[in-house]
Amino acid sequence: MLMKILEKCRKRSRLSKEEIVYLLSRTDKRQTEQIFAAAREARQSEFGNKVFLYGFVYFSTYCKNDCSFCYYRKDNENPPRYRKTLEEVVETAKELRESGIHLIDLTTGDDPYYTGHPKRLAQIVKEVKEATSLPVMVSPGVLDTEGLKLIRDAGADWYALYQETHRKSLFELLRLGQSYEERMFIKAYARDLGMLIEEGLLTGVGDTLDDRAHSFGEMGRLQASQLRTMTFIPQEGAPLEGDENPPFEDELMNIAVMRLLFPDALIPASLDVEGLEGLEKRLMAGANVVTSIIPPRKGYAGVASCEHDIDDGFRTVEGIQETLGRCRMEKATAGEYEKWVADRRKCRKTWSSIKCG
Ligand SMILES: C[S@@+](CC[C@H](N)C(=O)[O-])C[C@H]1O[C@@H](n2cnc3c(N)ncnc32)[C@H](O)[C@@H]1O
Ligand SMILES: C[C@H](CCN)[C@@H](N)C(=O)O
Ligand code: SF4
Repeated sequence: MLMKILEKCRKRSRLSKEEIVYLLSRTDKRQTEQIFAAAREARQSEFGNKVFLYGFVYFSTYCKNDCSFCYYRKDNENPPRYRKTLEEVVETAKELRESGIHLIDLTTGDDPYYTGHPKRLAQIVKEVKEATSLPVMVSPGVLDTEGLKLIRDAGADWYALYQETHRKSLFELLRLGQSYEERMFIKAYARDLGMLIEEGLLTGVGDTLDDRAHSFGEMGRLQASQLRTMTFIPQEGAPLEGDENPPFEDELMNIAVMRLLFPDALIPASLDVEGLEGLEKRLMAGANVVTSIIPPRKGYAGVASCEHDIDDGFRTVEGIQETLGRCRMEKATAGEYEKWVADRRKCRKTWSSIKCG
């Protein structure tokens, strides 16, 4: 059965949800390796051995929400709360550009200082864009339609807003008090404004195989251009604090199956889950973007891993080179990434590959 499904993937034929669930449910090492190898082959056919690198600038850690999985939830007194100045953000973006990254990811908590005053956010986007001439992703939480227009006109190429799950009952246990529909609407609105969308799934939070397969269908229907998945990391001071770390295997399988379903998508290997140690297995599962590259000793935090590997400089372009080499991958040129973004923004083609779910 597995070889039949992988052959269908090779031919870019449609998979049924049952076939997707079958892939996700494989645990036998030989079978999972066959799935990962097929995912690498699909990636190779679209991107060769090139990988894209994203600098991560978490410039405000204030948040008005109380997501049950998040360290930065408003009721948690543990996290460092800071707002970096415009000058600090621009300086950091320039330093990241010098280090060789392809995109600047400007992220905040859902901070009313910005979401309630989107001109402030647009100013940061504009100045980072002018200072670096790089593509910019913005992950500020939910913006209103006027706020989205402002950041798009200021030069934002991407809007990242993760649903975590497309099972509404689970969403309500994760994003407490937040609207499932609003979060989905505003992503589609940003897409129709001409921005690229990153959608994201949390795994290890009670999501079933069927939930994950259902989400892949929703991601395709949303026409998200970057599809991410991260394993839930229990946080000090947040619900589920005492939980064991869920296994990372589900995240790896999500990466591989998303690659098979969407060979031409950008799929992150986030340094934010396990730090540098987790990079190789995520690339070997079919990821092609290394995200959460953070300049050391500047007081910037990660999200799922607030400090891990940051001040040691392991989450830098230089720090990941040896791992890229082991995976026989290499950094794309700036032009290759910019061309990919421009082509996708222009055509925003619905997925050339398998329709699923
Ligand atoms: C992009 S960051 C902050 C942006 C913005 N505040 C928001 O919530 O959209 C938020 C994302 O990080 C991920 N995340 C947060 N806490 C996490 C944790 N403990 N483990 C794994 N992923 C986590 C979730 O996918 C969440 O959507
Ligand atoms: C979750 C963050 C991204 C937000 N757009 C970042 N820590 C990452 O893993 O790439
Ligand atoms: S995930 Fe975002 S919105 Fe939710 S608590 Fe964390 S920072 Fe706030």
